[in-house]
Amino acid sequence: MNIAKVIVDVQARSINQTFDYLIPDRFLDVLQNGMRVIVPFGPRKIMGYVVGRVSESAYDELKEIIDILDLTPALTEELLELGKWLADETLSLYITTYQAMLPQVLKSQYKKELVRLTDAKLADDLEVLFAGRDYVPYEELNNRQIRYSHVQKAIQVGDIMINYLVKSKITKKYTTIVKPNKDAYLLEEAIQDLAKNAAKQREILTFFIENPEAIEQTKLLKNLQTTQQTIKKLVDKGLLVSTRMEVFRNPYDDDQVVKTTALKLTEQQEQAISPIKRKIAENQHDVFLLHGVTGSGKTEIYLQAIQDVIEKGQEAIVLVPEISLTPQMVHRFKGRFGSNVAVLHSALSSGEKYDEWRKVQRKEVQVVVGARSAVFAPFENIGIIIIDEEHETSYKQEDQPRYHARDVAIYRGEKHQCPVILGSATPALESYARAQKGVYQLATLTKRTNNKGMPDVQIVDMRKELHAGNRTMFSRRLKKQIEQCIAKKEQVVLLLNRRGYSTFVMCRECGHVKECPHCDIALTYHKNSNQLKCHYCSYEESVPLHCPECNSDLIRYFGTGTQRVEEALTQLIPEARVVRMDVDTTRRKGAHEKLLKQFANQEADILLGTQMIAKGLDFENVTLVGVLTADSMLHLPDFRSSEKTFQLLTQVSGRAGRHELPGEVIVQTYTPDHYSIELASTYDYAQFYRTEMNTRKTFQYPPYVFLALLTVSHRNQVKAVQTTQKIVQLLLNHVNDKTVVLGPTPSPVTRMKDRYRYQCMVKYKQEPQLRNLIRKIVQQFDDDVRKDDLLITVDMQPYQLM
Ligand SMILES: Nc1ncnc2c1ncn2[C@@H]1O[C@H](COP(=O)(O)OP(=O)(O)OP(=O)(O)O)[C@@H](O)[C@H]1O
Ligand SMILES: [Zn+2]
Ligand SMILES: [Zn+2]
Repeated sequence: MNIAKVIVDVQARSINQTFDYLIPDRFLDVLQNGMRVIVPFGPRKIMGYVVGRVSESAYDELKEIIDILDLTPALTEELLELGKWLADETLSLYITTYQAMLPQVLKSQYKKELVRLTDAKLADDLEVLFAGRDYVPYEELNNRQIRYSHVQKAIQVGDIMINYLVKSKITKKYTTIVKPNKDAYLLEEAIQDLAKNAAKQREILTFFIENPEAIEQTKLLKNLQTTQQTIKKLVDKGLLVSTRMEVFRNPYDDDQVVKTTALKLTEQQEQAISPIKRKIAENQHDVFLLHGVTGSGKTEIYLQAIQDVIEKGQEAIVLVPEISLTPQMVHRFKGRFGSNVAVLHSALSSGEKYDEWRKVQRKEVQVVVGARSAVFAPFENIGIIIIDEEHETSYKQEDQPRYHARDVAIYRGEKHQCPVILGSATPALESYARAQKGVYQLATLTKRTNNKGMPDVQIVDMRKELHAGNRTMFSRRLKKQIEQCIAKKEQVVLLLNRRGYSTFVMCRECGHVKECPHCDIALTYHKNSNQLKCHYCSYEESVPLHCPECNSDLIRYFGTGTQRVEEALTQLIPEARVVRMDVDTTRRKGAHEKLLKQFANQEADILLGTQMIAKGLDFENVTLVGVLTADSMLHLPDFRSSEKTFQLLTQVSGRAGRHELPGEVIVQTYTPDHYSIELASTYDYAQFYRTEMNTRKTFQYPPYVFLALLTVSHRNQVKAVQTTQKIVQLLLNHVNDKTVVLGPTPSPVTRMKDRYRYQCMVKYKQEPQLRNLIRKIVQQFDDDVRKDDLLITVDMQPYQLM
């Protein structure tokens, strides 16, 4: 027998097993591991991934595979194995990790469909609908306005409504290409043989003797002013071939990219790159932590290391945080490697993303630059993996599977025996600690490539501004510097640190804050729609005219959105031309690029934005960086808040004075004495590391311990607390006595979407069995999960404690 082992698309907690399916004869030669298939599952048809083939099964009456969805396996053998490892690491399902590795369009999408029961007696209108068919799409039923009761009575909708996979929504485009079918000398001979009046044919052949490469038929027709018939004549004679080829959408305007060549490295760069080059040459795995101040030329090191990899015929994966995946960053890679680069990030349409992914799958490129999930790029001969800004928390996925791209990169680096580079001006504490221990190799760049010092940082105490009667959000110093800067025709970057900040509505009379009725969180004011919205459950209501508590009409908006800053800024300095970059202004496709171009062309004086402007940008004319609210993150319930503040301030300071002109940074804060702000102003990473490590040690946080966070949620508060309590107890029964189990504690957002949320935190140093233990414990609540809508999520090494 020919049997395929299939991981099916069923999201049940306890199902991580494979299912056996018969391979019909017609698929015997084509079916390969890693292909997506459609299989029957109970009454439904669902998608699955083939993970193996066997000749015997423990089950009889196996069902057959219905269809194959891929010509080339969507997942390589390596990725199939990686998915299993990742599922074990993150306590998720194989199916979840497999789906996470693929572009959206390849994930299963189901459509409802009705199946005719063999012995069902159908109502007349249904009979018509089913005429000659075994199943019909559910929409057709709706279109015909057939009464639901009919459907139910006749064919028992509840039992037989199935989910059917829409093969895929990819709209592939094809083009016809033409190329010579014979060597040049044979074409010349053929020209001799042509009839005298076949001038066009002669011209085409001559063209191909000079340009033997394939060309799109449309281009050929246009260039040579010829007709399809003429080409066809040559094809019929066997002189040319004409084939169809998949065309890829190209989201980047390659003509815009300026070609660059390798720069002569500085001495520090040389020292940093040479051990990496050695590992590449010797096909050896190692992890390098490249700690280089902003503007020290880390990217140039990546580019030259990749050059080596390409020359060896191998492939490179480069991860950059989503928000720094700016056109500028992309251009740097395209500028060096041209069309040998695929780019994967969320701003692309799903079709574009698929095309870029296909280039990787078909090995048409050797370099992929992308956000987190690009770490799963289906290359098979990887020579280097690079993670830029490795400290960025966006490398951790906050949804199942809750993985960190760094861990996956290192896992793949070991498999492929290639180096992994983690680059940052402010490495994550975890990474730096590993480098200190010798687990990672540390390479340091202390100098900027322009040989200038780091820009000078001034801290402004906003409490003093208030005392001096300045009630605006701009300190006098910042205002003066901006004005001077503009007068000198230089440019300014202004950061509004918005995380933990939002614009909420408060009654000035009684202090009442409008909260979401379903979540424990203040509603956020959206100016454009004049609505209040909840960011957790998307609940919406219009802004009240009167306070619901005291009926006063003194409703006021608090918090500082970029829009308000922009208004205040143009009031304060009317001559300033401002470009605002935030989620609102960059939502539309290409908007990001347009705004940055505007700024680069010096059509604006000030670039005002949120976190998204802090990284990766490199503008010659920027000499002043202002941070409006340095401390807004410090008060979040997050043990990493100091680290994040330090990182952000360092990153944004690095935007100034990167070229000839010297830079200056002004940091406004209400807590000028906080070590994360003070030490960022002197660029003292080493001191910050020591101070922060002490804090982490005292309070027992990573990297001194590992964390596991279990969150239980239920509509009934008592049930949520009790379940958490049970979990805590079960954990305590089995962990060793050095391990700490905390809880039940209410989650920082205790109620979300009408569900109460409680958590249990495990702090441990050595618990080799912890994952198994947690899996078993969670399984004990399977019944409640299935029948009582209980939800338990597990996050190993959490970054968000919400
Ligand atoms: N060896 C070199 N010689 C001359 N210029 C260089 C050299 N290496 C890099 N540069 C230039 O120095 C500038 C800063 O380099 P790069 O952007 O690579 O630094 P980085 O460390 O990646 O910075 P950041 O972390 O701030 O993004 C760039 O304009 C780059 O072209
Ligand atoms: Zn809500
Ligand atoms: Zn009130």
